Amino acid sequence: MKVDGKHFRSIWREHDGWSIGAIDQRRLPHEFVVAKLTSCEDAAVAIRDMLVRGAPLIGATAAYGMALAMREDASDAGLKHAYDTLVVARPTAINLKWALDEMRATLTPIDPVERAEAAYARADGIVEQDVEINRGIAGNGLKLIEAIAAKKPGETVNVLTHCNAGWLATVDWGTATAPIYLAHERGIKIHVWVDETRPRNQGASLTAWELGHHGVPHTVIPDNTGGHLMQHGMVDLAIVGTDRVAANGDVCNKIGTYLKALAAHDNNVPFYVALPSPTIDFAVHDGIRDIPIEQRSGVEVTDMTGRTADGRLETVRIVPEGSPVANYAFDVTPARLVTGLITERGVLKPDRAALAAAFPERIAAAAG
Ligand SMILES: CSC[C@@H](O)[C@@H](O)C(=O)COP(=O)(O)O
Repeated sequence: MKVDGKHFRSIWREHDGWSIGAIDQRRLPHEFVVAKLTSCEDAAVAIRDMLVRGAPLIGATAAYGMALAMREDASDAGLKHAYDTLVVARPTAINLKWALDEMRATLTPIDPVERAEAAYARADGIVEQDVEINRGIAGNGLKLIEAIAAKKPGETVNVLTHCNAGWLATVDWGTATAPIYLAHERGIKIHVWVDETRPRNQGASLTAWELGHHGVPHTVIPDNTGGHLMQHGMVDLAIVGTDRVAANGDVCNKIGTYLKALAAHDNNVPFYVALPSPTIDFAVHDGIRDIPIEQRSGVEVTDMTGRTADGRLETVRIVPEGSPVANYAFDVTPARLVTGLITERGVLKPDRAALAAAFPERIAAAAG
């Protein structure tokens, strides 16, 4: 997508052909800074410290992390070490393990002297596949937006989204934002309610930044506002991303998604989840019981960083010293609250049968 007229993806191979460039998302929206990753350890730290974040981008970064590792040590032990280092970088987004499994399956059978080149080729493939998948999601989600637009000619379609499932969270286009960008490009009048998404504020700092740079009308709202808007007919549909979808259609996404789904259900607002197929975990049969929920540092809750009027970045504490805090980073929305899953192969019912019918090759791989 474009930033100040220049085309950017969230991650790329640098001109030297081997090091990896990525946008440092911790600095947005205040500064646009590009980071260079030159080792497997750099990639692991970038994922762990959320320089990169968002399920598909975490997977893409891990894939390049494996490629960087193969330059250093392409032995079987080096391969295992790289896998083990990267797979624990963050616990909830299954795209991380998916990408690493893909890389390992490609690299294990080949001679170590060929592994570095093969690793870059496979990582490039994962990156390009993500962009293709998101184009598919864009087209399938567009039909939903068009159907709503057709029912209210001349009026604006209002979409609510949570967290950042935009191009910054993927390689390009985004998942939840892909249909929104396409609708905007096609001239459909669209407006996005952007949940701020405490505690890290990925909505306020990243989604708003993206939509603003792309010229998509949007309004940032405190996380507690969505229910009120839905009661007053101000939301036509919700589209969110996800970090892992269980085989039964349960959806794990940024903390607060579940509450939005409940409010949407109570107000008959369609609640869609946009996902690339690597986000489906066919090995997990009950999302609420079995998806591991990351717990992050309490500092994200107690402290807030922003730019002062005179341009300085300042961090302030907003919680009394000594008050305990809890910081669950994700929650699980039960499938019964999800209207549909927008995938690259169509909009699916959130259940085992529909997922299995659409992605039979993934079922076969999960079985063994
Ligand atoms: C297309 S990204 C989908 C999800 O990864 C996104 O909605 C989300 O919850 C991101 O969480 P984050 O903790 O910022 O990595």
